[in-house]
Amino acid sequence: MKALIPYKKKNAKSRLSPALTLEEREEFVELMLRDVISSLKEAGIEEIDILTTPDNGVPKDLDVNIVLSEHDLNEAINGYLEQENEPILIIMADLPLVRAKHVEDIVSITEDVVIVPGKGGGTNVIFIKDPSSYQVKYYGSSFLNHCNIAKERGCSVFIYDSFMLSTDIDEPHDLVEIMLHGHGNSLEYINERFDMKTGKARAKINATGNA
Ligand SMILES: Nc1nc2c(ncn2[C@@H]2O[C@H](COP(=O)(O)OP(=O)(O)OP(=O)(O)O)[C@@H](O)[C@H]2O)c(=O)[nH]1
Ligand SMILES: C[C@H](OP(=O)(O)O)C(=O)O
Repeated sequence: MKALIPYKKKNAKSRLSPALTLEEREEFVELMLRDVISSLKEAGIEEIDILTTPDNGVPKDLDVNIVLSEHDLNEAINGYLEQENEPILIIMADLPLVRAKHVEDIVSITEDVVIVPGKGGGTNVIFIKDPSSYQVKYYGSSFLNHCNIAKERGCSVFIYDSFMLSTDIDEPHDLVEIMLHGHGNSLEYINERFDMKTGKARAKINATGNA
């Protein structure tokens, strides 16, 4: 099996603009990518493909394969899946809360397709046993799309329910989850820039202006 991480650095994470500048977002997305790769490696995943755009900026020190595509996310991934004949774990780069144990659990599940929902209807991880018989359809409520595609193709499905893996870092309020549950490069980066406001209400990030 292999892992595939779709990755776009240029103007990454535009929804985080209220909290981070363009330069910070481009730095931060790379640190989240590093944390995802560390957890995959710790789980014993040896082959990792990063699917990215030609202006990618994937750091040279990562022990990964770079696959380039100019197509949009769905077309790029579907083009990749068509060529593959071994199980593929597609994991997004904005999941810094992922740990090796999650990956080990997911790849040991026997159903044809394992889907890890993201909050609000996204798909944060999908493990596809037979990639040539499946297609992805991200954006919108991609979780429902992916369940329906599996059904249409007669694939059995397991929904992997995990708070940490449902937490993709899309919007400023997601950053507090890194402060609460994160580790590694992304936690260090966020702790340099924010502290946590708590009170009767839930925890929130608060810019410190230190970085
Ligand atoms: N190869 C490739 N990866 C992409 C592309 N767009 C997004 N991704 C990756 O797909 C995953 C989920 O993307 P989003 O959460 O929408 O990330 P984003 O596009 O940087 O964020 P927003 O600008 O806030 O929508 C992340 O791992 C991104 O790096 C793309 O056009 N090509
Ligand atoms: C790619 C997209 O990610 P989100 O917009 O939820 O971050 C999805 O999961 O369909």
